[in-house]
Amino acid sequence: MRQPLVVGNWKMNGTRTSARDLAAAIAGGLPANCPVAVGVCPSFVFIPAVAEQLQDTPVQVGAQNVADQDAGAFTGEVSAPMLKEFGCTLAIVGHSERRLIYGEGDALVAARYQKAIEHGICPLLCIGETLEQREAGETFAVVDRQLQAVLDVAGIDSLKQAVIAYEPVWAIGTGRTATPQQAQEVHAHIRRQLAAQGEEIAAQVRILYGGSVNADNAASLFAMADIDGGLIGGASLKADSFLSIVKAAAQTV
Ligand SMILES: O=C[C@H](O)COP(=O)(O)O
Repeated sequence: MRQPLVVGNWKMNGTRTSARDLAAAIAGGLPANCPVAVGVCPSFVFIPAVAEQLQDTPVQVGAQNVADQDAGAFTGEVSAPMLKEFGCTLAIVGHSERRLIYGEGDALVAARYQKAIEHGICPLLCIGETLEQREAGETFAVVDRQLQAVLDVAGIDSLKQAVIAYEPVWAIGTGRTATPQQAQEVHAHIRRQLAAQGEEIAAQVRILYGGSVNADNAASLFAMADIDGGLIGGASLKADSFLSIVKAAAQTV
């Protein structure tokens, strides 16, 4: 049984005060004994305030990226040891906005993932195809390549400490969600590919869906056999909608 996980990716939004308030509202609104694991990923600079707010709550704090190095002359980067010092237990790696806007390739994503693993931070590895790639029938080939690039570096066993997030680029921030069937088809494919390398790991790794998940469509997505929760962008910026999504995940348990 895989425990559902719902993570809010706040992207480059908010202020120190609004981030702290949102964290408090989420923690305060979770049902008692919530069966869903919950995390939030604020901007780096808000991590200390959010982590402080979430102390003694079950809500995990994550970063939106992590450096591929531990320390040194790497301007603009934040390392896994630094994140750990501020209580981060999660880090998104390979988000499509990093890949497409900032040119992060598979090798860099794999190195970032590897550093998170080395330091006991759970990487949320994002993979997913663009609209052009989907229309060219390349969806499976793209996610296979993105995933294998990481496994070649970190090994299949690293998935015991990691989470995969399938995020079709065409569904991110567009309001155009993948149908539950479209998402399930890719999630099942990912799990099948992993099973060829390690059946037990494939069965236990969580695969989240991300891309325009909201309070209205979450339940039908989370009802699919291989969707184990969500990585939520826009709808994670309002406590009510994020909590409704967490509730939808709880109903699958
Ligand atoms: O990391 C989250 C994804 O990019 C999804 O964003 P979205 O829910 O705003 O489409």
